[in-house]
Amino acid sequence: MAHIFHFLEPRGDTVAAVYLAFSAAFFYFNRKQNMLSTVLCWIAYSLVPPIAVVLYRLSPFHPLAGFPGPLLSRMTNLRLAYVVSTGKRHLDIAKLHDKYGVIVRTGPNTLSINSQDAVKSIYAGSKAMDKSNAYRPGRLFEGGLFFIRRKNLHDNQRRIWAPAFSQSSLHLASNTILRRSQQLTTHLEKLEDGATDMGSMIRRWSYDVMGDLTFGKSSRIELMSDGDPHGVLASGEKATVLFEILGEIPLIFDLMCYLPRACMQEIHVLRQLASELLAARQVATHIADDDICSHLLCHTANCSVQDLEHDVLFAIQAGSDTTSGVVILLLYHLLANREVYQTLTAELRDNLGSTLEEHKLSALFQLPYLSAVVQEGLRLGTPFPGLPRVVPDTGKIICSKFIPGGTIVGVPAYAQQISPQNFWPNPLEFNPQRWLPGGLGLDSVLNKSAVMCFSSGPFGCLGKNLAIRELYIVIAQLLLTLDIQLDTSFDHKQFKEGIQNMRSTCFQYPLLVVVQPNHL
Ligand code: HEM
Repeated sequence: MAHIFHFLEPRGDTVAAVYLAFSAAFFYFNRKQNMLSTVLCWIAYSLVPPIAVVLYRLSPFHPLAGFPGPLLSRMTNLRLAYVVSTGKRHLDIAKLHDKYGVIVRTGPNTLSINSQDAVKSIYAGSKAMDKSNAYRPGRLFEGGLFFIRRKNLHDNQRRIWAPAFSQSSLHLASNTILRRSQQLTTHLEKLEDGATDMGSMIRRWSYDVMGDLTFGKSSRIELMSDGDPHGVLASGEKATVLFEILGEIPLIFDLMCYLPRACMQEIHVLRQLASELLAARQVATHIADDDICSHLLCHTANCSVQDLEHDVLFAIQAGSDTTSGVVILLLYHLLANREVYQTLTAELRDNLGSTLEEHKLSALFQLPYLSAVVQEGLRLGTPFPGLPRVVPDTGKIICSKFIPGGTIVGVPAYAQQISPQNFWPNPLEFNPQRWLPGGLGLDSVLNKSAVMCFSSGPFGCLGKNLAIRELYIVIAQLLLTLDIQLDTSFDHKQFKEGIQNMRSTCFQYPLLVVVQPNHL
């Protein structure tokens, strides 16, 4: 039945309308009966379809009956939606694999496949599978690159985006990132003595960077200097979290747009900002600028206004949120591992002197220890689950098992990134040395392709090279300019326990640091 549902793609509002019509008709035709028995009958009839669905999902007739997984996951997607809402899905999935093996049924129609062999079949090349319903953002948004689920349609929109990440665009973007990173350190230097939440500063920095890269000179995003009076950061985070949780229960997602606007006010802030900035960018005359909008606006004939609005919203949110999450975790690891911090600072100083400038960027991108630090930061700093894709109608053999058409499958990125089979020894430990020649000794294991944080193939991250440059530049600028220490009150356990991932990495406990100018 789950497979029939996949093909019919029922919408939550349609299902709700049918249910309401049935209920109204039921009460109308039974209006002369005893009220209590009518209500009891109505409840009984209403329960028949969900009970039948659950029994089918648990039965040996379900196409995924042969795959192991928790009972609740086999019955309903609500378990997965709940786990997502805790922000600990990456840990939950890793534990399920430890218990059940390589393939686990994580939802009635969903399999998590913890194997590198599955990556090629699911994500890579021209045969990459389409995105699942988890990318259907209810009735709230339609259009835009990220939300297009069918590969052939998605390819067209991706062609429009791609030039924004060419070598020449990356070169100009690097200068913008440097300028914003210098603003960040100037801002931090001016702070009064005492502990500050570095995480919040990094979030603002990354939004300002993406504002510039998306809208060029017409960007009004200035969170580092103006603060965030309209709550753009919170809005972006809420929208992302909502998308991630409700993506597991798309029928309920469809109903969100019927809530009064006031209930959703907060998540509309970013949307409103994106459409205002797009309008401003459209009338601006610097179309020759090399910002993301300049590329998207060249194709307005092939793109609807909605596509454009969602594309720019996605650019500022996805471009800033992911990068800042990685930078915050990477900084934490550096501050918690003073030896690594000092080795990196020494490499930067020996090769670049005491300041970072535009003409030094190409040398910066060649530094081996910095590269190892960034790779290790990406490995441990992206606690992503598997990105869900749909097996084509004919089904597919993956890891020697036949997976029926319509099944939702994904390879859990974080489980791969901390697997002892891919990274050994101490896969949970932050140790950049593992990426350098000689690694961590003779029997050490380094499976570079197991770092899946940017995904790959036709839906993979377009901003990968840009994001890596951001990491190089901001880390170098921070370490060269400032001496940063964790505050004495900082609690490592609470920080680690407070890390949540719901596509956006959220931090429930602040990265409290003390910052001083670096006088070395
Ligand atoms: C460390 C930072 C980043 C990480 C870890 C990251 C990761 C990812 C991942 C995993 C995807 C695939 C999502 C999915 O299929 O559900 C993705 C898609 C995407 N990312 Fe990134 N990203 C980062 C930074 C950026 C930046 C700075 C940009 C710049 C705008 C960007 C632009 C995009 C775009 C446009 C897509 C959609 C590609 C498509 O659907 O064809 N990303 N990213």
